Amino acid sequence: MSRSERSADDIAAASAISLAELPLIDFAPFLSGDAAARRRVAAEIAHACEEIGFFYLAGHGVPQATVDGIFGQADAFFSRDKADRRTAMATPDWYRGWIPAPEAQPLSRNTRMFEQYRLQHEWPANPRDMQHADIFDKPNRWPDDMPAFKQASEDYLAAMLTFSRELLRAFALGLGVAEDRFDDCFHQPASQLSMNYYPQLPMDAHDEVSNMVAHTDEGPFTVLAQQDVGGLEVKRRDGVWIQAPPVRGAFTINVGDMMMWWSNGRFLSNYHRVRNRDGARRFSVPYFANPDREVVVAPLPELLASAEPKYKPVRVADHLARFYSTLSKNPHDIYN
Ligand SMILES: O=C(O)CCC(=O)C(=O)O
Ligand SMILES: [Fe+2]
Repeated sequence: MSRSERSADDIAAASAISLAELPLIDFAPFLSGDAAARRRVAAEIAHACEEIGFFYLAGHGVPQATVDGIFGQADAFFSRDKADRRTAMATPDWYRGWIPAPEAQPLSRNTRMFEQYRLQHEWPANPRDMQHADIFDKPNRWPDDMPAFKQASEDYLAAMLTFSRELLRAFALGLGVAEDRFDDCFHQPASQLSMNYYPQLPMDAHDEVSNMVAHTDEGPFTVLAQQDVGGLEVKRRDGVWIQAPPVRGAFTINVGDMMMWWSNGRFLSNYHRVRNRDGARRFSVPYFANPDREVVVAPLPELLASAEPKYKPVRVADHLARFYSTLSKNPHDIYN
């Protein structure tokens, strides 16, 4: 799994952002424009996916109130006493809810200094994949006495479902395949939502210490909402780390492993990490878009006219189950 692959230059300091490197793209013309406008936006997205695998997206149509709503609830949940957070703790056989950080750990390049609250879409049981029912068919877990938390999470999940299906069409157009090429892969997507909470790194922590170590994401793409505290860093192709701070009103979007496989390597699933040195608590909300769990992801045949496939076919359920079983056996080591 790519989360465990690290190289020595992961610890180099990150330099400041340049929008030329992480472009800010306006999605509004894709949502409401004609075919030419849609192609133009898709081409901008494809360019960013080839160069660095990350971009900012404004004009995405998700109301700011929906984003603010989930951040408000994340703040409320992670501000609760540990005993209250613990009532919603994820367990290996029901892997939804709160995932704590390790209690005590030395500050090193393997430090994991963040907490999560993990949720999924709730779909009817999938008869084509009973094998993984435990992982995918359980309901979400909710904290006691926080009805607004459930409401804000469900609103956000619904908004992400609609938005991610649109974005998928832009990826398809950008790849030069039919715009609806992926539609059939996202009927009951095995996507995951996480609320992440990152305490500040101690001021005296060595440069090599991060909250979340360098990794790539497993699915096709991730839609990340950042609030106002930065800390996300992205690795450029030349190995230099650059900062990807929050841009108000825009999502930070990145290509994950499965989109890299579909595109036969044209789109880059890139390394990123989190280091919160901003002097404040940090919250982020990544939505990991995943296909239906019985989908087999392989380089698209349309893209192989004159190229050999660089990746083997992988079944979504098997790939995610491998990842989640590592998580649930060893929840403290998620990103190590
Ligand atoms: O919090 C962030 O900025 C990034 C989170 C992330 O990379 C992840 O959860 O996989
Ligand atoms: Fe990530």
